[in-house]
This record gives sequence, C-alpha cells and structure tokens, in this order.
Amino acid sequence: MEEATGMEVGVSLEAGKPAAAPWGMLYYGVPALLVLGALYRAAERCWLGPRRVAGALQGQGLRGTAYRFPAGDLPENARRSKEARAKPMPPCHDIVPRVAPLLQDIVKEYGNVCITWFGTTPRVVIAEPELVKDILSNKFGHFEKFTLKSLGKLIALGLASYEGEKWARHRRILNPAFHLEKLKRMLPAFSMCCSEMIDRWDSKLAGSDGPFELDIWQEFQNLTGDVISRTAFGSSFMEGRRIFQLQEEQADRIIKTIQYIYIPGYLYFPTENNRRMKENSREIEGLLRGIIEKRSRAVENGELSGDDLLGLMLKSNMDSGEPSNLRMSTEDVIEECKLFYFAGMETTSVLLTWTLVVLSMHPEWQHRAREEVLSAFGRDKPNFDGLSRLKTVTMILHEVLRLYPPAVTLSRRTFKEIQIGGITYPAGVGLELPIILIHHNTDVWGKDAHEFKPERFAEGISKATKTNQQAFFPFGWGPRICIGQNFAMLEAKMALCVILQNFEFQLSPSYTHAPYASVTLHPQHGAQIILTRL
Ligand code: HEM
Repeated sequence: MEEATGMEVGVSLEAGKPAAAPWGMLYYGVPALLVLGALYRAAERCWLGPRRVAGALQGQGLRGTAYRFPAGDLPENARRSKEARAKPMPPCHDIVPRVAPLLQDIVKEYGNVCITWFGTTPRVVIAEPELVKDILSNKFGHFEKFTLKSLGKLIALGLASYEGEKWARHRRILNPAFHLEKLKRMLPAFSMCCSEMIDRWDSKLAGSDGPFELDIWQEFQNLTGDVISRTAFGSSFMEGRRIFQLQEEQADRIIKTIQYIYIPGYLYFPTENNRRMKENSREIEGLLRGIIEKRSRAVENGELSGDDLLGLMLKSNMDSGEPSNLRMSTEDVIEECKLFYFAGMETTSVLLTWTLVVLSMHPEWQHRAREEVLSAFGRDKPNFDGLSRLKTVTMILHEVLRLYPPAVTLSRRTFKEIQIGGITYPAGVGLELPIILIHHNTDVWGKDAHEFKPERFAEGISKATKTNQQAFFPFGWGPRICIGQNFAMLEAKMALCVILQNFEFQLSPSYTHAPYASVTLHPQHGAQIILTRL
C-alpha cells in the first residue's frame, strides 16, 4: 500500500484538478506545526521553564539538587522514605531522619533556603522560621496555596484550596461556626463520643480489672470520626459516618496515586484504583447532597438549623448579606463538608495518638497531667471553663504538636514576583515550608530540641524558643491559619481528660516506634498501649 501524498488529497479536494504545491505544504505543514507546537510546550513545561526559574534562583546564590528529568527528586524521595520506613527507630523523639530523610539531608547540605524538584517544578525549601512566618502572613497577597486541583476534587476542595475573593467569602461564612461560643455548644457531643469510647474500652475488660492492650491509633480514628460526624451533621450522624468511611478509603487510594501524579493524565488511566476513586467520589457527593438539600429546606423555612457545623454554615450562608449568586451553592457546601473530614478528623487523631505514646514514654508527665485533671474535675465530666484553664495539659499538647506536627510540611507558590530573604522569586515558584524541620531545629529550640520538655511552653508559645522567635506552626500561621484549631484543642483536651480520669497507660512490648509521613504523621505499625483501669 502506497503512502498517501498531499497531491492525492489535493486531487480529491479540487475535483480532478492537478494539485498545487501549497496544498501539499498545508497537508504536511499544519500537522507538523501542531506537533512542533506541542513539543515546544512540553519542553517549555518540563525543561526550559523549570531550568529558567532554577537558573534565576541559582544566579542569586541559591543552591540545591540538580534537576533529573522527568520526576525531579520524587523518585529519590520515595526511595529514601521507603528505606527509612523499613527500619524502626529507637524510642526517642528525634524523628526527622525517619520522617523526612531526603529533606533533612538537602537542608543540611545546601542550607535553610535551597532548591529541590517536585517533578518538573522547582521547589524552594524554606526552613527559616522568620521567612516562613512572612510567607504565611501573605501581607501583600504574593503567595497562593500549592494544590493539585485534579486530586483535590477527588478528596475535597473547599476553604483550604480556594484563593482570593472566593476564599475570603467562604472564610467569612465559615468563621462563625468555629467561634468559641459555638464550640461550647458542641462540648456535649465531644463528651458523648468520649464516654462511648470509654464504654467500649470497659467492655474489653470483660469484668476483670486487669490491664488490656489496645491499638489506640485505630481507637482515636474512630473517636475523631465520631466527633466530626456528630458535630458536622448532628442528627444525620449515621449518614455522616458512612460518608466519612468512604472518605477514609478515598484517602488511602489517593496516597497510592500521588507518586505517579507527575505523569500527565495519570488520573484518567483506566486503573482499578482510579475507577474506585471516581465511584467513591460520586457516592460521597450523592449522600452529602441528600443531607444538605434536606437541611437547606429546613433553614429556608425558618426551622431550627441546629448547633452542628452544617447547620451553622447554612445559617451563616443565609445571613451573610451576600446576593444569592455570591452565597455558597450546594456544590460549595458539599466540598466544605468533605473538607471537615480530611482537615479535622485525621489531624486530631494523630495528635491524640502521639500524646498517649509520649505520655507512656514519660510517666512523670502522665502523672502530673492526671493530678491536674483530677483536681480540676474529680470524676465529673470536664466542662468548657475548666478545660480552658488546664495548664499542664495544654503545655503537653503543645510539646507533642511541636515534636510530632500532624501536618509535616506546608506549601505555597509565588503568585507575583517577590523578594524573600534577599532573593527575588519570579511568579510560579513552589515553596515548601518544612514545619517538622523548624520544630526540631536546635538553633531555635536549643540543644534539647528533640527532647520532650513541656515546661518550655510554661510561659506561653512566644517564650518557648531559645531565641524568643515565633517558630511553632502546627496550625499554620496568618490569614489561613487552621480554622479548626480551637475545635481540635478542645476535642483533644476533652479526650485526654476523660482517659486520664479513667485509665493509666504504658507502651505495650509489641509497640514499635515508627512515625512516618503519610498525608499526616502516622504511626506506621499502630500504637499498642496497655491500659489499666483506675
Ligand atoms: C490537631 C489538629 C489539626 C491540625 C494540626 C491542623 C493543621 C492545619 C494547618 C497546618 C492548616 C494550614 C494549612 C496551610 O496553611 O496550608 C490548617 C488549615 C485548615 N484546617 Fe486544620 N488542623 C487541625 C484540625 C482541624 C479541624 C478539627 C478542622 C475542622 C473541623 C480543621 C479545618 C481546617 C480548615 C478548613 C483549614 C483551611 C483554612 C483556610 O485555608 O482558610 N482543622 N489546619
């Protein structure tokens, strides 16, 4: 079979006339130009653009890793993390070499501000607390969040991923739901979930008083899942639970995907994992739509909206004074509800898990915390004012958040050209803010930075560092600081108080200390604790 030529096409188009040379040029020329254009765009995206940006930064003295086509440092990071995960670590709090081995080495070699490669994109690591604070403060709107929108849609968009006016509007609407006054009204829900957890633990005793072993990582995921289902959806608690179970599966599937995300269109590949993620996403959205539409009708009819996050959000949306086209739509509310789970459930269970592990390693602090709790509440249910006054418990939680920050790193991107620490960054540069490295920096926290010393927080957060500088960012900083931080601290205090009132705990011989960074800072092999009834 002969190859088609431009002439033949010319003949067919021109009804028998001999084809002229321009038709042949058109036939070959247009596709060739299209292919060249696509190749140029790909080269610009994967090679020329990144090299230009990196060159501009290196020209100002920034050092870092060399670009390796096409995935940058991602494969090396995956390899180093896998290697670190293969070995447990001694039961101490110097966890950075295990949790972020490559990041630690890069910063050691190239300094606190240095270049790494996230796939084809240069990313500057900024491990200087003052610079991190400036970036997160975002005074002049020079930074935006670095989110992968395609993945975001499968997990949750919502407040955490928006920018500009949309973010400001959603933050205004959501803020009232997290006011202390509203949280106070959620306390009975926190308390009920904690009591149910204690009842579950008691049922494991099966009539004996003897010690028993539990994986508290699982227990706290159940607890915080219950708390967020109850506080987000109130009476629709059981449907909420189903939604959050699906969300949990979704999170596991996303983690499997993330290492391939630099491959263009990877999410559209017909893999089993991709198919299940899309199915889950549809089911979650369908269930949420049902709950939201029912509740929206009730709010519009002036019925009680309820004290749960959904009701408060719908009420605040209706009272916002915004014209109806600027209020949150059902789609918007769906994304915010999905986000509550991701932002609020896992982070708090991580905090509680490491708190029990650390208090098992440091029984003297467990004892001090119990004394404080018993003198504040005896065996009664903890109340809002009492919880707000706890000093030792707060110091302990802060020290755990410092050593084991649930969100290990934060990221941003320059939106406009900007100077940071004497370096001019063009627009579009990714920034990685390694909270865990800053929290473990001996120059900032002193030689004992890797030790558990809650007393460093005795005079408050601002006096906790050696240098008196702000270097404690477990909830972020600036306008995008965690909207749920008071919610999380209240929930963690309530759970810890109830546990201290009822049980003494220590590490099980089967426990292996193995923190690792998944979406948040997980215990790789669970957290087996032995509990003894008091
Ligand atoms: C110990 C528990 C928690 C930790 C450590 C934590 C940590 C964080 C951090 C570091 C950020 C800032 C992210 C950034 O700047 O890129 C953030 C934002 C956020 N958190 Fe939390 N969080 C916790 C609990 C919660 C809870 C309980 C909720 C809700 C029920 C929540 C909802 C959010 C939301 C909606 C945002 C986005 C705020 C915005 O962009 O305006 N978080 N969280």
